[in-house]
Amino acid sequence: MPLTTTARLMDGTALAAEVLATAARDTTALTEQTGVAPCLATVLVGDDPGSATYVKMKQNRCAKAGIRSRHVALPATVSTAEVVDAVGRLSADPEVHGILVQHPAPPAVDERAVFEAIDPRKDVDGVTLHSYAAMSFGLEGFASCTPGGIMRLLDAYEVELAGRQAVVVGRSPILGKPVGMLLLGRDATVTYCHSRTRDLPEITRTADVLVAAVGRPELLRGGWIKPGAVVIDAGYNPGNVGDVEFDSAARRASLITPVPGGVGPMTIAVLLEQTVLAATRQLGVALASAAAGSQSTD
Ligand SMILES: Nc1nc2c(c(=O)[nH]1)N[C@@H](CN(C=O)c1ccc(C(=O)N[C@@H](CCC(=O)O)C(=O)O)cc1)CN2
Repeated sequence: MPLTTTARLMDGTALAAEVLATAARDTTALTEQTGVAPCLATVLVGDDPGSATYVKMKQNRCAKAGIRSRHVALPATVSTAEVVDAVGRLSADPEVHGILVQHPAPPAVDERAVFEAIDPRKDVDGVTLHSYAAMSFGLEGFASCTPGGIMRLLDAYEVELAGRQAVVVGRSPILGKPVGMLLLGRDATVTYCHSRTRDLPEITRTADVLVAAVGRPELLRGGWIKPGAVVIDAGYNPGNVGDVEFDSAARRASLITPVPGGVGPMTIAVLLEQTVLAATRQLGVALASAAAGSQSTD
């Protein structure tokens, strides 16, 4: 039977291409003005193939935009102190403008301690406590990339947020928690759901804007979605499967992000955009572009 999809797709691939094109133009302008190209340092601890793929994708995107990258690979057996030391050296290196530590670190490594070794001015991935606090208070800083990308998608599709019910399923430090804070900053009424939430479907059915950020393949079914809701699937499970059962959800939603091609590409686009912005600030120049002036997290 043919699928009847009623929801409009939110095209993250197309929006990311626009953001990346601006980042590339800004990189050219910055490099011409200062003689220095922005540089993103990537840190990968351990040998998780998925993480290695994401880091490679980030490096490839950097190369296409004219952003230099520096890579630090550390074995899974490394101690927290050694990773903190490596990140600390990148923080102190004036040639590095942005630092990305790929999540998750192996269980024996204290990821929070590692994140906190990132100089907040170089925290283009928005993972430090400083960035989280600044974002929560609507102050200048870098948003966590996936939440930042989600907000850009919502704005591009002119989704009204003020006064709407937003439900975030998931409370991870780099995805669920910060996206809820960004939605709150835009005057949505935010409910967080998590593994101890009772009657999850009853709560998700109240959502005008539903963000699935739980990391469980197709957990959220069509019947859990309020007719006409905006559904953001931030799941990145193996095999490119999201957290939302797409076909049934698309029959109820008004707008929905696909997986792949929705939130994922925006994560990397925001990372590059923030890297260029970090370099611009550190090099003490002003760029006229939209990206350089559009980093308000309020
Ligand atoms: N330090 C961080 N670690 C992690 C983050 C992050 O933002 N910072 N996010 C995720 C994984 N991630 C980036 O690291 C990521 C996931 C998915 C995609 C993406 O573009 N996916 C594509 C499909 C990919 C493919 O074709 O294979 C899509 O959805 O269209 C980008 C980045 C965890 N770790």
